Amino acid sequence: MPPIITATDLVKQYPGVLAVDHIDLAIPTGICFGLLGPNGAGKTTTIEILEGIHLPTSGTVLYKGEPLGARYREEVGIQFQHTALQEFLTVRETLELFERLYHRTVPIAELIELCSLADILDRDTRKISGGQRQRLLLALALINDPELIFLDEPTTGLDPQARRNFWDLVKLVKSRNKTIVLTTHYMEEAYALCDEIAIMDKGRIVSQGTPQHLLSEHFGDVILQIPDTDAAGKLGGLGLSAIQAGDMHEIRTNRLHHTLQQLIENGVNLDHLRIRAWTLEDLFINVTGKKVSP
Ligand SMILES: Nc1ncnc2c1ncn2[C@@H]1O[C@H](COP(=O)(O)OP(=O)(O)OP(=O)(O)O)[C@@H](O)[C@H]1O
Repeated sequence: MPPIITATDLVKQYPGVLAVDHIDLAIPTGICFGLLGPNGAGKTTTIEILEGIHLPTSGTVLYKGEPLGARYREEVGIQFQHTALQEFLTVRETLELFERLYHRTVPIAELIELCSLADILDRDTRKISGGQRQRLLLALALINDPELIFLDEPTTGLDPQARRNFWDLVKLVKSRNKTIVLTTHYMEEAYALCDEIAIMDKGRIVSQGTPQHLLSEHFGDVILQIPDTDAAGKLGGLGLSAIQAGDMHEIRTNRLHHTLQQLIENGVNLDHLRIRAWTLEDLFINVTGKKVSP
């Protein structure tokens, strides 16, 4: 698929801060692309340049091969992190207000169904829950039937159930052949939704690819977890790469068969053995040296 949006040699210099440091991106049509990174990495600045809200200091952004212009504004949808909803309006009135901003729109009834808003249509937007608010904000971002949708930390502050419901909604939107660009602090969310991710740190992209590819590229081994009591002092002297993590011993190995044999021969109880897969959170820490912030 050709890229729907490309950024070439993008730079954003603020006084004393190089927020975006010569980055290149080409986001293929129809995928969900995740931009991840620690606080201050430059994600919001990059996204806002791609959205056409800010101009870069240098570099170019092209949408379907053309500079961002009137066509882009008609074809892009943005779910802002902190959209100020007009006070004293109901959910229905808010949808109608946004509908009037575009030439081409999706029938509101379709968005109400897609985003499960039917039960709260007549409610004041100040009196809806966090999950309902995010669904409304997504409906507003979809009102012009955009081809490219930006979601900036769409599930921050939602409880786990509301977050999962929102993921289902994003998958539904994606299945309609839309391209989604997402920022998130939740690695689980990136793994669940993104076909491709880029991890930013200090204004640069430090890792990019499909989650699966990045995990196998960075981690060729697996982690065995054995409860402390089951290992009971038998691991020392085996020459294994073992660390104590809470009440577990974690052993990294790329020779699983051999390591298991070694443990059995040395009388380690494997009844409660678990094999832990590497996660995007491990990758994030590995490439940025920082913990994922909540
Ligand atoms: N308008 C501005 N003026 C000056 N510096 C800015 C401005 N906006 C952002 N910065 C700085 O640019 C750097 C990147 O900020 P940005 O908000 O893009 O990071 P981020 O990755 O989105 O962080 P977070 O996850 O905390 O939202 C930071 O050092 C920030 O302080």
